[in-house]
Amino acid sequence: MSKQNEKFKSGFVTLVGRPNAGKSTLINAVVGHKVAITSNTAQTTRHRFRAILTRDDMQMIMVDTPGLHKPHDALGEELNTSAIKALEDVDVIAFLIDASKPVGTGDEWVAAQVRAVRGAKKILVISKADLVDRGVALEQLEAARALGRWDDEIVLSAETGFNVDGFVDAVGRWLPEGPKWFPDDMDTDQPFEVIVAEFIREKILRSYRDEVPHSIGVDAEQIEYDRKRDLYRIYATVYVERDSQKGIIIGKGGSAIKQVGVEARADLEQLLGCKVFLDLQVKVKKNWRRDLNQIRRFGYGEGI
Ligand SMILES: Nc1nc2c(ncn2[C@@H]2O[C@H](COP(=O)(O)OP(=O)(O)OP(=O)(O)O)[C@@H](O)[C@H]2O)c(=O)[nH]1
Repeated sequence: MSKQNEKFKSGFVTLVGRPNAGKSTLINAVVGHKVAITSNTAQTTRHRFRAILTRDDMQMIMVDTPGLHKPHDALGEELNTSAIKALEDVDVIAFLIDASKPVGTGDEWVAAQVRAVRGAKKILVISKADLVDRGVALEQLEAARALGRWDDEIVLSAETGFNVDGFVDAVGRWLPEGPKWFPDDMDTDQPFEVIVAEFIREKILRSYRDEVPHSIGVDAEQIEYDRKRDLYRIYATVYVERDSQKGIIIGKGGSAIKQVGVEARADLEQLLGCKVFLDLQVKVKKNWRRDLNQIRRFGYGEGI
């Protein structure tokens, strides 16, 4: 083994924080392009998700978690269990706090979970620095420091790219020496169908307001590649809980779902680098959120 190989570092970093703290956006900024979905709706991230950054000197595997919060229903509980589990056996925990929101009980609750983890190095990250003055960001840092013992701290903006490299360097400082687990060109370990379904779900979260987004599940049940035409055919179903929601998702004369399809297709074509045919169906599955088996069937929570 060469000297360089001996010094190669690798390991896992888990990003935690309240819903909307900016975890998925930071992962996308680190990887350099979109691998995780983001939106203004809290709890956008439902899967434990891995994204990989490989440099000459290290490979960091980022584990995105659903935002931690006090659970209200079975889905909420499942998301929390999944997020807390992601804290075990990682090398580094990055705890994100939104610079633009006062440190509150939600952050304290997450901090308590982080404090309970032994072994991992802990980095305090003040996110969304572009939204506030420098002074406010530093005050926020000061307030967040009190929430635990931190091995490192950083103020950044995933949106503008400010200090994103600094974040990667900070993680690199705390990763142990280790092998390259994944090939250089691999940047996510999510199954293809999950990424496709997530891209569609993102468009729905962004297109509709109120209660509907929380009640949807997307299943990309059939994905075929037509080699001759260099075209993907994707058949996906959007599940809602109630008939009324089905009407909203579909829209007048199918106009709303059509718009979702157009936007999702554009994103998927960019992801896949070729033309995409997208077939979207909307079906009602009553109370799927309350039924744990159903949640697992949609691939949420543990066991991914
Ligand atoms: N201005 C600004 N907005 C940001 C930044 N990072 C994230 N956001 C926005 O904040 C919102 C939430 O970001 P996400 O990355 O989805 O947050 P998350 O922590 O993954 O959220 P959950 O999946 O709900 O846990 C989105 O609207 C982002 O565009 C940032 O650095 N600056």
